[in-house]
Amino acid sequence: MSSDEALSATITDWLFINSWWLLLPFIMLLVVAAFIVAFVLLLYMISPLISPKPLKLNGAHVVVTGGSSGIGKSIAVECYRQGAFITLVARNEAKLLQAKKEVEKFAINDKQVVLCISVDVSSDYSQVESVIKQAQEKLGPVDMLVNCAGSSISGKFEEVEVDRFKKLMEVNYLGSVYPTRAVITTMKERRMGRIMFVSSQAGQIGLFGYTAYSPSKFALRGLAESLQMEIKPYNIYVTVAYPPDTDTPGLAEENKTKPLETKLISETSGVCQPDQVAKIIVRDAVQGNFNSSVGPDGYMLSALTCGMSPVTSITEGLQQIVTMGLFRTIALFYLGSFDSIVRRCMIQREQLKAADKRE
Ligand SMILES: NC(=O)C1=CN([C@@H]2O[C@H](COP(=O)(O)OP(=O)(O)OC[C@H]3O[C@@H](n4cnc5c(N)ncnc54)[C@H](OP(=O)(O)O)[C@@H]3O)[C@@H](O)[C@H]2O)C=CC1
Ligand SMILES: CCCCCCCCCCCCCCCC(=O)[C@@H](N)CO
Repeated sequence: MSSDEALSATITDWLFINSWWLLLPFIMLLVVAAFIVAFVLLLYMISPLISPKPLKLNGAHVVVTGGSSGIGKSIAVECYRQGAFITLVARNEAKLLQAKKEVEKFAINDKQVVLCISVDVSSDYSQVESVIKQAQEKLGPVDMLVNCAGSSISGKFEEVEVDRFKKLMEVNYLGSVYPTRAVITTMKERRMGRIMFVSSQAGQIGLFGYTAYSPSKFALRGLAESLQMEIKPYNIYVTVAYPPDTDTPGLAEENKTKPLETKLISETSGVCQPDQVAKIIVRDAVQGNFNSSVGPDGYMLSALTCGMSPVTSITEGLQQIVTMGLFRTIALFYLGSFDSIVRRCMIQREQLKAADKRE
């Protein structure tokens, strides 16, 4: 007896049947079942990848907090150029009026309006709610909310005033929660809308000098992921933007107290212009992309830190799968160079101190 015959005999004995081909229907059933399971799995994998329908900015009402300066102002201009109605939100009225004039230069039709609202987005929810209501009465329901009001401070952990930790959390985190809370109910009723959070590359990695700032930007990611899961079935899409250093009045202010280490490390990803950053952010928000990054470093950081964040296109998902290991390898070199910057700065400071003492 050949070994094939022996095997067939064993199987037939074992199953109490006298011929193996009697098993064929079962094998076919198994194959069909496997196909069905694979198909369902594929559907599950693909379902979060279905891209949302782009938002039409022409005629839409866009609210931009922090719209009187820097990145926020450039975002307002970018939306206005595409035909949107704009509400600028910030505290300082003079700066708001100045920004309104600048934005209005980019009108594409004579119906467009720029509204200014002076409020502190971080202090009192009922105040924020009431100004958003006023804006909706004047310009209609909000189609897109851009949470860009924020501020930053850099300095060594023990040198940052304790109050600042709370202040930054209030402005950067609660200052994004409040306006979002004020628009979300209407968006859910209308089953449409976009919410954008302007985080930072320092909201993807913690860096020397950003112990007060980074956590307030990391917090936005947690908020965005949770919120996106809640509101996706209502056709509302969340975007988190992670810009690098951008040439704005805010950055100039921050640079006044920036430790050398922070400066040297941040130089890795260079300085961008606010218009360039705004174009990318607005494009991603219109498309409903969850993640918005600027430049090659920004791209690598986003792929590397995607974690369990939502995916908005098949290519994005595939790119993350393929590149993650490579980017982690590159990241190890960056981390090594950051460590060496910090060590060299420390040694230099100690030498200077020792020299001072000798004199
Ligand atoms: N510039 C950069 O390098 C980067 C910036 N970012 C982030 O982008 C956002 C904008 O930054 P940037 O353009 O540099 O900042 P700017 O300082 O130039 O502008 C900040 C804007 O926010 C407003 N604002 C600040 N605090 C409040 C508040 N409590 N209530 C209402 N409005 C407020 C300001 O107006 P007013 O003071 O009148 O209220 C101003 O309009 C920030 O969240 C920042 O963290 C992220 C990465 C890089
Ligand atoms: C594969 C791995 C790639 C790693 C690249 C790392 C690059 C690190 C650069 C971080 C720059 C932080 C800018 C913060 C800007 C900011 O938010 C403030 N300026 C606000 O005023």
